[in-house]
Amino acid sequence: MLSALKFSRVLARSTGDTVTSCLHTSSILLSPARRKGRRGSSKTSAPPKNRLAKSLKVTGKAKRLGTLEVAPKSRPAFIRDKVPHEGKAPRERVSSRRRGDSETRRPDKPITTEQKHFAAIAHTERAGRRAEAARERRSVVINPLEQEFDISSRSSLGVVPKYFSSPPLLPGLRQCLHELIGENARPTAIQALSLKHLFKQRDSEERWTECLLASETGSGKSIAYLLPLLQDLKHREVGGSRPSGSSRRPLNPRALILAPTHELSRQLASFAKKLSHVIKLRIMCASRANVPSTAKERGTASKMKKLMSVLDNSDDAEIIIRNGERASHPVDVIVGTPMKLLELEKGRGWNWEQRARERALLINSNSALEPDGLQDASSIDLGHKFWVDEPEMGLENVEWVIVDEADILFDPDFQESTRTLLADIAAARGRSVPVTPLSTPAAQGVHLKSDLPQHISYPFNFLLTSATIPTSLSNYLSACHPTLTRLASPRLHHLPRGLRTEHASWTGGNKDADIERRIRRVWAEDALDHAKTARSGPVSLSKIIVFCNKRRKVEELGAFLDSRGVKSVALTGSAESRQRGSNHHLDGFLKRNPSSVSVPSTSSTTPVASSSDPAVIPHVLVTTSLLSRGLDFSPDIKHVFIVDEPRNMIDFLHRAGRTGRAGETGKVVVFGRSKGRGSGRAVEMRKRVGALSA
Ligand SMILES: Nc1ncnc2c1ncn2[C@@H]1O[C@H](COP(=O)(O)OP(=O)(O)OP(=O)(O)O)[C@@H](O)[C@H]1O
Repeated sequence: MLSALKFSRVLARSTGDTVTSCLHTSSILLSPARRKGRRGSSKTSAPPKNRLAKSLKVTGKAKRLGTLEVAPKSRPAFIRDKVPHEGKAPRERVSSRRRGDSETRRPDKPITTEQKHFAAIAHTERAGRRAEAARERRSVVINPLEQEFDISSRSSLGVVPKYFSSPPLLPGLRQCLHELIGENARPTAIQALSLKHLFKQRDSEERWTECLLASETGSGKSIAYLLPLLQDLKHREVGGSRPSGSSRRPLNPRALILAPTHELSRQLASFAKKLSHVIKLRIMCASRANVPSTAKERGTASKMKKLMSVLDNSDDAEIIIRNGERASHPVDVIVGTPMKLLELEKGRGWNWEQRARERALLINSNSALEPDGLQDASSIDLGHKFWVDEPEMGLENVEWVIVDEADILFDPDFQESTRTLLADIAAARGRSVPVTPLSTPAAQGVHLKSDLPQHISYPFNFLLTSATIPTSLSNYLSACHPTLTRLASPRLHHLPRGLRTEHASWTGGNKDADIERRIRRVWAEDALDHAKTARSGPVSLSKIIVFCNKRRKVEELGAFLDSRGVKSVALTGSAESRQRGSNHHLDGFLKRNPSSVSVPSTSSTTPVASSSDPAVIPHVLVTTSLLSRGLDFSPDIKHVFIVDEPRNMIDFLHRAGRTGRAGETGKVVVFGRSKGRGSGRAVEMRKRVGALSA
């Protein structure tokens, strides 16, 4: 305001006008206290009586250009003689009441009855509006999840088995289970529900099970679906009802497990192997390597062939189909991403030409080569021919399909592949199921009833698992699988009980440095705990997962931490380490089962438990939501940092759920602004997180 006054004065000087035009403004600036004593002083010749007016006093050269007039303070003309402004009582009365000297401070003009009447009406109206707003605020129960989750799916447990012995598990399966989770382990809520509902003997192949298993992160959903699956496969094998489909392809699995990333596929396959090594079922991972399933980097057929043979010979390649070898490979369960499984079924490269055409069409339309957008994808000359490998997997024998992380595999990015694969399995087993493409709203994650295909009935057991049931998934299941059983744990859509949350504020300086400080604080606490418990040996420092939203941020933070002596693994979707198709880059972070813990070795590059120098051995994993799904991290990981606000609370639950698993404790640190711009978002986030912890 002061600058406005100065500006007016400058303007007055330059134009030779008076500065009267700005004086009403100056009157607004003056506080009631300063107005005191000047009431009624309307003489234009009177000297200015306040600092502001003094500063406006015309002196020297300016004096010749204009005069200074200080507006009367007691009666600013623009409000006083009119009907009071909506809801405001006459000013004089309010201010004199505030001063407590209503006797001495009478308004210059008495307030008319009409003014009082309007003021009273306005006051009543305003009070009514305020009360209404307060009522509304009270009635809106903050449910941060209602937009994203279908919370109606939660169900009470009822009477469920308390031990893994009822119904009886195969002795070999029970033995492996004990090896993995201990002899005294009891079923978690979702496992108890699985024991109750999924162990029923199948009387006929026409009655396939359709079920959704939903429970909070780290609550043992893998065991909940693996036990009924493995037990049924073994029973049928022993009972002689193992299917013998007509496929002459090398791989004829009886069950498929679908997962969204190759890291999760590998972990699940490895876990399933450990659970079935006594009952001798053959489990494979289809995640040969994370080579993009696009034609972008592909060249000629020979180049692709070479690439495949390199991958096939890598240590981790679990499906080994060397050049020319097409022998049958006995397998019971194959685990993989829908894209990899489709490649096995249809042949590697089956959709590369189509994708290349779509890409070319997009580029053409962006560069306005075809402004009317009528170009036909099939007419585009791609410049070279595409090569499609022989199909490797037959689907006739598939009796079980598990869709792990179902919410993501039925979301817009994955659903086309997922539904195509499911339809192909159904077709191979003699039932045609249309894969209706979903239109635009579904592509945004909202399935409209009209978009959804009719009731689908697959000719195999169909299990879905998820830690979250978004409304889009719930709508899809209601429309297409109305008879599907939904089993949900009571704590679905909540953070695990052992998980504490903390909100950390940015200092306003370098955010990377803030994160580093926080990491060091965690380690300082570890050292303190170590000292308190008077343990001998080196301090065991916590491992920490840091979630960011963008690839660039991951790389930048990883580089910063490395430069500060905090060795980290920075992992994004396109990271080179992922291309190798193994999980070695995550060794030291992923859960290791007792049998697989490596012996410390000086020559090994693999992190070992005994080493705790964070400048040498990565103790920090920086990544995006890519690794927030399903991976079972080591119980050493007690801290998750959420650096960027997640896309939604579903994302938050999955990120946070990488710690505090299987009843362990853990802490999630959510970074945000506590002051200034952006602090409102942090407050909102805090409320939402609070609701998840309830
Ligand atoms: N009944 C049990 N008792 C003790 N530990 C268990 C039990 N069931 C599973 N676990 C352990 O809990 C951990 C988490 O299991 P799992 O990965 O299956 O969880 P999840 O529910 O699938 O998690 P997410 O939603 O993140 O995928 C595993 O290490 C597993 O060995």
